Amino acid sequence: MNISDMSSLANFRNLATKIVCVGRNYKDHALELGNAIPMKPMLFVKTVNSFIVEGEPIVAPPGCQNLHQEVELGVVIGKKASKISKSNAMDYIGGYTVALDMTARDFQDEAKKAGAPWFLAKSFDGSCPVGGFIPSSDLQNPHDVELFCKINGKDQQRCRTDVMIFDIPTLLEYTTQFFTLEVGDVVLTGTPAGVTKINSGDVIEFGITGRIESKFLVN
Ligand SMILES: CC(=O)CC(=O)C(=O)O
Ligand SMILES: [Mg+2]
Repeated sequence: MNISDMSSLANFRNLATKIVCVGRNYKDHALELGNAIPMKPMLFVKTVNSFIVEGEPIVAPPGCQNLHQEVELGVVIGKKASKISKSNAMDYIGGYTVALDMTARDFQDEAKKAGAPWFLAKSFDGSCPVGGFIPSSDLQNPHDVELFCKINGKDQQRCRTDVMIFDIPTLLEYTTQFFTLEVGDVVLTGTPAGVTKINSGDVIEFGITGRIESKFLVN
């Protein structure tokens, strides 16, 4: 299977080997949680079991009391990428999506205090609800779109992607110096401000304004 089979989200999910996430890539979000602005991209990873699609519920991990949503632009890799450079990084992109980096904020706070990894806070099963797919040929400039996230019909996050701290070529160059990105892998590019506590029964709608939108229910 290759990138041309990705028009269906089910195929796209089957292709992914990992979801690479960038943290603190929007200044306003770093500040809202009292975090420092990073000098270089900050990376973590979600397993493929975190990937869910519309129709599957969002479920908090056991013991979590403070589940947050983080809407993020996702870059879907279309060509195996290892040690690539900024100058041609965009050639490795098959398309774009929008996803929620669901975060057990209480688990993350505990891990931060202990200097421990964020894995449980970020990569529990179903922690990455993924929306539609836009082929790269249909989106000329991913740095010029608006992300949105509504909770129970009310705007919670809304931000243009041109204010990312590290742009997409920089993120792909940096990431692939350390590990290979495979076809179908998703790179989530960080969330803007507006993360908040999600409750059972909430309806979360998110997407790229005028392009893709999806709806997930919280169990
Ligand atoms: C504090 C975080 O959880 C970082 C993160 O995921 C982000 O998108 O920023
Ligand atoms: Mg995030």
